[in-house]
Amino acid sequence: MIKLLKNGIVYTPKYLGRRDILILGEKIGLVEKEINIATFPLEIETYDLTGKTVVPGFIDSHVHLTGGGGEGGYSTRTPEINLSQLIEGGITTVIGCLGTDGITRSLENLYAKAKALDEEGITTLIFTGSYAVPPVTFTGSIVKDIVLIDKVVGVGEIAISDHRSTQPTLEEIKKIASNARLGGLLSGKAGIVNFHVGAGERGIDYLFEIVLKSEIPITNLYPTHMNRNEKLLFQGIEFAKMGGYFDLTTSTSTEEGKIKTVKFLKECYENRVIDKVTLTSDGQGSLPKFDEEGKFVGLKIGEVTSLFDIVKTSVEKSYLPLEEALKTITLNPSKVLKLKTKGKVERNFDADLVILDKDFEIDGVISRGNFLMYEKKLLKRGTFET
Ligand SMILES: CC(C)C[C@H](NC(=O)C[C@H](N)C(=O)O)C(=O)O
Ligand SMILES: [Zn+2]
Ligand SMILES: [Zn+2]
Repeated sequence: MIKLLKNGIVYTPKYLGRRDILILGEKIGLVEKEINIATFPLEIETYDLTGKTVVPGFIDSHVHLTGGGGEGGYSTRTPEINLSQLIEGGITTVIGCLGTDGITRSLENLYAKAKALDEEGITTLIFTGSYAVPPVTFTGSIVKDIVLIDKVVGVGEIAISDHRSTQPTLEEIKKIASNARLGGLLSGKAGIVNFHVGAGERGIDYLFEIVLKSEIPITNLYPTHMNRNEKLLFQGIEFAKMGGYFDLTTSTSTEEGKIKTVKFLKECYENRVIDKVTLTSDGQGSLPKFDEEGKFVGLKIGEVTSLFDIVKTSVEKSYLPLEEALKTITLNPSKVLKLKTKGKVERNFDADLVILDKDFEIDGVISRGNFLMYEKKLLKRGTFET
């Protein structure tokens, strides 16, 4: 099918202005000031997006697609995600992972859920492993998982500096990073290690050690939850100045948590590292609370809709311009994950687009050339969603 989106204000994420976009099948065919189809011999669906903004589809590279949690026992295992939640969040590419519970949650189930969402219309990849070291794998080898399993793009979320980690040694972390890198080289994939960074004193010390005392490039190391506290944020900015990417989690259990995250995003912009920062939602992951003795107090569930919400809030507060904030959920993650046809509104890129209305609310979602939401109406739901 050919679709023509007329008169939208386009951010590639760079501000481009009013443009017409021609969608050919699953790809963006043209982005031009004016596209005339009067003489086109084929049938074309035309949509007038006057007054609307068109941005790249959002990439969320850390979502517990099959649920997570469990830190408070069996009844605190969180539910798996539904397609409609991802569409409402404007997410057209999602990376699934396991977390604390790598026992009752399986990689096989994660893989099947990722395939299901693929069939239902969005683009999915997964991380092998979970919090624990040695990591759980499909094949017994991280390198084999990355080379032989189509959807495996890296390893994660490997926990460090956290009371729920397996207290891995630096040597163990180095081994994981080197295996991920080798797997990435042999498969042409990112081969990254997504590190879950807890509140522990050591922060990302291990990652600095690896960069300074091994041959492993910093771009294979991808720490998340770096907005957990100020110390981690400044380690992240340090890490970015050395060429690394780092990630802020957008799901928070409190309003002040949200205000802190948008302030930290502003900090990244002011420290001129925004091009090395991504946001991820930790959707369907648990947001557990522990008291000083480490006793479980309670947990909330991460929401994928927090991803764009943080971008929107930071722009509404004029902390950074839209084209800069948008990079963190489009262009930047596409670079971290080495997704060559994702993350931009540009000719020959995948036709993954989000349409925003005049209040910058998500109004439409197009994934691989198909509308999944139009004028705020969901056009698609998961197979068993009511
Ligand atoms: C960044 C904070 C707020 C949330 C973070 N979530 C996870 O790591 C995922 C969770 N443990 C799961 O496996 O579902 C945390 O627990 O520290
Ligand atoms: Zn985590
Ligand atoms: Zn997580």
